[in-house]
Amino acid sequence: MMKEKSKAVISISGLRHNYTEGDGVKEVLHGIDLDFYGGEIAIIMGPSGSGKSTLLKLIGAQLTIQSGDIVIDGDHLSGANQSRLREIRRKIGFIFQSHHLLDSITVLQNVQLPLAFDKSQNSKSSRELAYEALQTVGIASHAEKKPAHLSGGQKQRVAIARALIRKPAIVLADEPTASLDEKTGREVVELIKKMSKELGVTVVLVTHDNRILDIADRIIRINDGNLLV
Ligand SMILES: Nc1ncnc2c1ncn2[C@@H]1O[C@H](COP(=O)(O)OP(=O)(O)OP(=O)(O)O)[C@@H](O)[C@H]1O
Repeated sequence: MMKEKSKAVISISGLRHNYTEGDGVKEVLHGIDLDFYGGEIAIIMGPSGSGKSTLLKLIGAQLTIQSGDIVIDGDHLSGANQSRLREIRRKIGFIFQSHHLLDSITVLQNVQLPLAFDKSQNSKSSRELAYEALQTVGIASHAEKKPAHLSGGQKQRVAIARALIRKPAIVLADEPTASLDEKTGREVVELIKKMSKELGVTVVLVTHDNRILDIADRIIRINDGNLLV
């Protein structure tokens, strides 16, 4: 008998996506059906150009759904208006390859950013939360520095702290180890795994990096816009 699965936190059905190129239209996702469950770490692998980033952007409500649907925690992305999409995005933490930290403000302020429009926080409480998040990822001693003065691994830890500050149910990570050496990359994914398991966060991680596959509960392979099963 199949083990009973926990509830799907992300449910993708019949998802297709086209890009317009010159005069033509190119379909890059050809009808994806896929569920992600509470607290799991799923790694999406596939060759360059297979549609991984497009899929992640659609899940993160950063691209408009053209055909099919994605349901995030009960909310349908297809047909959702802008304010609904903003609310859905707030349930999601993002970790990018190039960490997207702002160099003009401190590490602590970068981690505070996702709380900027959160009416339940004031500047003192948001500073405290950001400081706690930096402690959790082990770099609170760098709180007042500018990101440019940190190593690649430390910057990625800041990005993890920032992704988790709103206690999201879902974290989407696009090539989080791409700019890191092997040892630092390993530390970063171990940290992502620890956070996921401690906080029950569903992590969807896109990578080319075979060395980190062991942290996954499930590996999903995509080729030329189709899932391989
Ligand atoms: N904005 C865009 N306009 C036109 N075509 C695009 C656009 N973004 C991506 N594509 C094309 O869609 C396909 C899928 O791209 P995508 O970035 O999703 O792949 P990927 O698997 O993430 O690749 P990589 O591993 O190289 O990042 C590719 O053929 C790419 O050239």
